Amino acid sequence: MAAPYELKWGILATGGIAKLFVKDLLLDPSTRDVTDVKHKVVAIGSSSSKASAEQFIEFVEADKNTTRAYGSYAEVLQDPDVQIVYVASPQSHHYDNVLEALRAGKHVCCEKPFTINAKQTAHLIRLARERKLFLMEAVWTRFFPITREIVRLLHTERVLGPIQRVWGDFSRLFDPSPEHRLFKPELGGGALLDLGVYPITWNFIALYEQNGRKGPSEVRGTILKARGYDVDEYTSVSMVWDNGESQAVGTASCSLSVQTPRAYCVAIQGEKGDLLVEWPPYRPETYILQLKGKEPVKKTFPVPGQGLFWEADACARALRDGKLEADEYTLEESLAVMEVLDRARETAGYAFPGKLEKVYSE
Ligand SMILES: NC(=O)C1=CN([C@@H]2O[C@H](COP(=O)(O)OP(=O)(O)OC[C@H]3O[C@@H](n4cnc5c(N)ncnc54)[C@H](OP(=O)(O)O)[C@@H]3O)[C@@H](O)[C@H]2O)C=CC1
Ligand SMILES: O=C1OC[C@@H](O)[C@H](O)[C@H]1O
Repeated sequence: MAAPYELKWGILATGGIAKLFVKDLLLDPSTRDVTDVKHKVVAIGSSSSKASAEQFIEFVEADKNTTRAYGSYAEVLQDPDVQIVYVASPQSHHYDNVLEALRAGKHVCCEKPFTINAKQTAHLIRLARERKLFLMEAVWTRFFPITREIVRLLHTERVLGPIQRVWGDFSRLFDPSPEHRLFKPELGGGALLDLGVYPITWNFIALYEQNGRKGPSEVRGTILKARGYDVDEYTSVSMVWDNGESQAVGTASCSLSVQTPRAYCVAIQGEKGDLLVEWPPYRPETYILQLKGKEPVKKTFPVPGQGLFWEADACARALRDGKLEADEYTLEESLAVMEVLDRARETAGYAFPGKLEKVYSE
């Protein structure tokens, strides 16, 4: 058997998701039945201080002898050992951080949402293609075995027949705090870009393929700011998916002020029945297939860890195979998702502080 392909990672930021991601990178891949790729974390960068990167290494229990701690992102980008960079800063910083990484010649896996707006994403895609570097938006849900199975059922087996309607919600009650990034407009906070990305992702999983790999033809957003913070708090996005050959409607909602009912958080409805996904929409384990006239079938796919390793494995396989994007989630689809987020904000009359929306000339 061939030796597994090893991918060497540099990490930008030392916050919550970076900790979970690196812990997953450090797991032995055989615990998830993976033997063809493996990961090595070689550098951690903190924009705050070297001490913060050192504490991170301690916290995730990485090897102190082989993992370098840096007090800036630039040093990670200059480290010749780093092949790919994981960007885990707040979304307000993704555009700048990814641009710098690509300009330094590094492949990039960037946390969701890719950027603040679609023009920024389009710029990153152009640059990555120009420099022949791998680029991916880290929408981890896309890479779960359960998601691959749902994609197969919907689009290869076409168990639901033509899909007519999709509904998804991700709502979670957060205590409002001026200190939390979700309540800070200057960090791209609010429900839509943080939580809404997931029900929109489920709409894309169900409808993008059927719509000829194009985003929705109409998008409308409604937004309510309720607790005095200048970020979207209750948000709904309605989509029409009409390409002249197939028609469907989709809804994606999210909130920082109520919880999604726990029974299910995604419903995909077709002519032959429904497929429901149980909570949570970002880390799914169970679906229920209810075909018309048949008993419901419930299937669970336990996640052996946090589940962030599957997107990392996809990066490793793509690079091993000389690909510059992941088959499971292409850059064109990421861009189409960003266009939905833009359109939802535009139609709802909701904007971020002007400087977040910047787009550099090439
Ligand atoms: N896939 C998933 O399930 C999840 C994805 N996310 C996404 O990951 C990103 C980070 O989220 P999360 O880890 O929860 O955020 P945290 O607030 O926990 O951490 C963000 C980190 O970014 C760095 N940073 C750089 N500039 C700033 C700044 N101006 N203000 C605050 N932090 C800054 C800091 O690290 P340092 O000081 O070391 O540079 C900080 O620790 C977001 O884009 C979010 O949408 C978040 C949670 C889950
Ligand atoms: O991406 C995410 O998924 C899980 C949520 O709790 C978190 O706020 C969000 O950033």
